[in-house]
Amino acid sequence: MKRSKEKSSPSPTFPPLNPYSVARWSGATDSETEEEARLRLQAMQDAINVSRGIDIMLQESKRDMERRRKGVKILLLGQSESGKSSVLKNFQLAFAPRHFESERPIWKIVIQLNIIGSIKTILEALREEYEPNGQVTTPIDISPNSPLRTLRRMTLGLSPLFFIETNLLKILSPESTDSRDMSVRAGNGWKALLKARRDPFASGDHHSTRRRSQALLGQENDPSSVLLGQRDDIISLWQNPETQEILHRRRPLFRDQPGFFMDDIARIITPDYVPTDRDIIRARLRTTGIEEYRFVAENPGGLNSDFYITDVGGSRSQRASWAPFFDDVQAILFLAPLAFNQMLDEDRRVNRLEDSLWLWKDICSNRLLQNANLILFFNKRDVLAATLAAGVKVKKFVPTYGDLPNDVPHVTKYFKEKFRFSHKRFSPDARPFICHETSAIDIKAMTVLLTGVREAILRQHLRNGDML
Ligand SMILES: Nc1nc2c(ncn2[C@@H]2O[C@H](COP(=O)(O)OP(=O)(O)OP(=O)(O)O)[C@@H](O)[C@H]2O)c(=O)[nH]1
Ligand SMILES: [Mg+2]
Repeated sequence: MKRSKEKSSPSPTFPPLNPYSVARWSGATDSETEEEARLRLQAMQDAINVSRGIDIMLQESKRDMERRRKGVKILLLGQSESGKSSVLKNFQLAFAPRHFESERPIWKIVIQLNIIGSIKTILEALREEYEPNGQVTTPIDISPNSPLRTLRRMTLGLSPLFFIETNLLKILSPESTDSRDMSVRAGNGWKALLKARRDPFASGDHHSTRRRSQALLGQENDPSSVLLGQRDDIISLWQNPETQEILHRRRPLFRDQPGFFMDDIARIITPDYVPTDRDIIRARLRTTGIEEYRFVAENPGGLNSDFYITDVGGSRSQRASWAPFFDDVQAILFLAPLAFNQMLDEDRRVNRLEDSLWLWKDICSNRLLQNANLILFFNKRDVLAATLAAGVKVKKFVPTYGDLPNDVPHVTKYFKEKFRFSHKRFSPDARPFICHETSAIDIKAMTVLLTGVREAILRQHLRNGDML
């Protein structure tokens, strides 16, 4: 039967019931005094305001969810120290410069902690040299001009620094006891501490950056003045040829450690030091947990849709928490440094490159990610170049490399083929193999690359109709 478009008979209409205008709904009683009525109406008005507030919040969160649904989701994956957070910083520098700027004072503190960590490593190496096998020499047995006496004097002078380090870690990174292994838990950590404060020094000049880091910490926990007080000693300790020789022998990889700033201490330990962009990218802070950053589109709609980048902790114990983020993601940026001569921190028996390849296989074969774009970054190209230039032979660590030339193009090509093979063999459906050789500390090159990568992901997203 065909349905009539017109209503067959008008239904009876009633005036809308306003509960507050009717005595029995409003809670008014016959015996109500004027004051009681005023209070009752006030309570009603408060309830209406709360309800409106909730409505607005719900609408906003619905709008946010809709924007998020239409936005591009990018996940940064890779083992610990592969450079995920460094790539994120490059994204922020390129696409959220104001946010990047607002975090400059925080990075100053991280850089100072990185320096304190390096000083500890130097003092440990010297102690091993001058007091081998943990023997402790009593002061009376130490001759006046001996290096051990100098070491004792310096350790004493620097001890307030280690006290501040302990305090700082309690505030910023309660789960770490050593700045060489400090991490911040994503989401509720120290950045929130700073952001929660209203910033009285927002002008962005150098003095304000200094005052802001002091405002965050309080004078007693700010390492700046102790570092300044010990500046000459720290510089002469570092520049001493004997220190260099001992470190070369006892800590051969010291210079290659992330967060290495010792060559820059004369520049950094100054009253008005403000970290440069490059310092910030080079600062080391381990990620624990998972954090999503939203990059708001300048021109919502077109190609400029919002995008969301999720940064994760890469150590083995962190990897189980990645999976819940897989089903909603358009692109994975997978970081794989060609660190053929290094071992994982969390398991010194496992070669880093081998671990990256296993992880890559897992990601390629994961069915939840079968529609995601996989983009591989062979990161730390500069480190690879320096390692090869120092004469380290790939063959020694990867026997199958054989007698191929020990240079960057051949080494990269060799490992690229391994990653390409796994990608083809383990992807559930065929998809293009995309890879780039990167150095996350090369900001200019990264900006160009990330702009292109972002655009390619957005275009793909548009083609797939995900934004509709
Ligand atoms: N020389 C050099 N250093 C890099 C490069 N990429 C990252 N780094 C440094 O390596 C260290 C580790 O980088 P992160 O970005 O913190 O590593 P991550 O993958 O986030 O590590 P987790 O948070 O532990 O998972 C930092 O000190 C970076 O500055 C690079 O291409 N070259
Ligand atoms: Mg990280």
